[in-house]
Amino acid sequence: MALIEVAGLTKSYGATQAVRGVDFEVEEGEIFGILGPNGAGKTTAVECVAGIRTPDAGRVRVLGLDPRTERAELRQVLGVQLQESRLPERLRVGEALDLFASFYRDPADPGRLLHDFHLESKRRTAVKALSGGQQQRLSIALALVGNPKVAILDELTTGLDPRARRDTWQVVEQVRDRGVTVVLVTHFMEEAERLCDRIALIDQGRIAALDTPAALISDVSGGQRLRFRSADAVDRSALSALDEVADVMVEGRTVTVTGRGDLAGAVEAELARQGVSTDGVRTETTTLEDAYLSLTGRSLGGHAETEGADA
Ligand SMILES: Nc1ncnc2c1ncn2[C@@H]1O[C@H](COP(=O)(O)OP(=O)(O)OP(=O)(O)O)[C@@H](O)[C@H]1O
Repeated sequence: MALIEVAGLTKSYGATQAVRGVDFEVEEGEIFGILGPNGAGKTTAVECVAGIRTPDAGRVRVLGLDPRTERAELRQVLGVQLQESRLPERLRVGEALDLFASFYRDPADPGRLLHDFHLESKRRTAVKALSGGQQQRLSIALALVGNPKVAILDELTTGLDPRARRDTWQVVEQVRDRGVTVVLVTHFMEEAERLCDRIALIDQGRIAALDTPAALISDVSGGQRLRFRSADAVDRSALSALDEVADVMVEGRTVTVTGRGDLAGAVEAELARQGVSTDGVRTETTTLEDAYLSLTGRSLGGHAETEGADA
């Protein structure tokens, strides 16, 4: 069942067309990723879903509710953790959870959330004194305090170091395991690949592709990439003719082969038949970055970012 339905969503800021006719549906129980570089229109799209912005055109429904006209009802079923959500700095962690819980008809137990998000010892700590990873865990806990059916998490690991980022990924998986449907906005391809059941690749306000991570990678790049060096002449057309092979590139002595299935087995057998010796056939992993580049001609960028606070 689709919990979120978005059709023909369009939103401009003056002359900037941030979202240009976006369609997607989010199914119950999945982690749905919206992946694209900075400025692609991700935040604008989810802010329209959350009823924070009014679309210029298009239809949005969240559990059947129209975010424009049924915002109060929507708040009871949708948890939102948006970029740069600022809390008063002197507010303590426990107070923040109690305050947010008071907004909801059927809130979660704040003590239980503190326990689940490893913040019990920080109950009396001011929000401003938390590390980056702790602040992110608190912001996810606050998005869940209303016991929502759907949670929108926007760029939740930006600014975290790799360890804090991995810890946060575990938390997101726990959220899904509680039965909450998650919309995850990110520009980190590792994050999307690791967490998401399906991903919309967004480029300049449009969806370039929407599928499972495995299908996106396999459809676009052929799925697997092998590389070897050889001083012998390779019969390229015989390699290309193999069922498993999608493409063969030869640059000097380096040969790169993309394809599917038992690609390594098929290529090594063919090289043996040709009597070609190599320095060893290496399998390289193709990624969502390859898929994004091949679809849009642009890089996702940002995946080397490691600055920021500790966990
Ligand atoms: N309030 C605003 N006023 C004017 N332009 C805006 C506003 N918010 C976003 N934009 C522009 O709309 C485009 C899409 O921005 P948006 O924030 O939705 O993208 P994004 O993919 O979420 O990127 P980021 O991760 O950097 O937030 C960008 O060109 C941005 O500069």
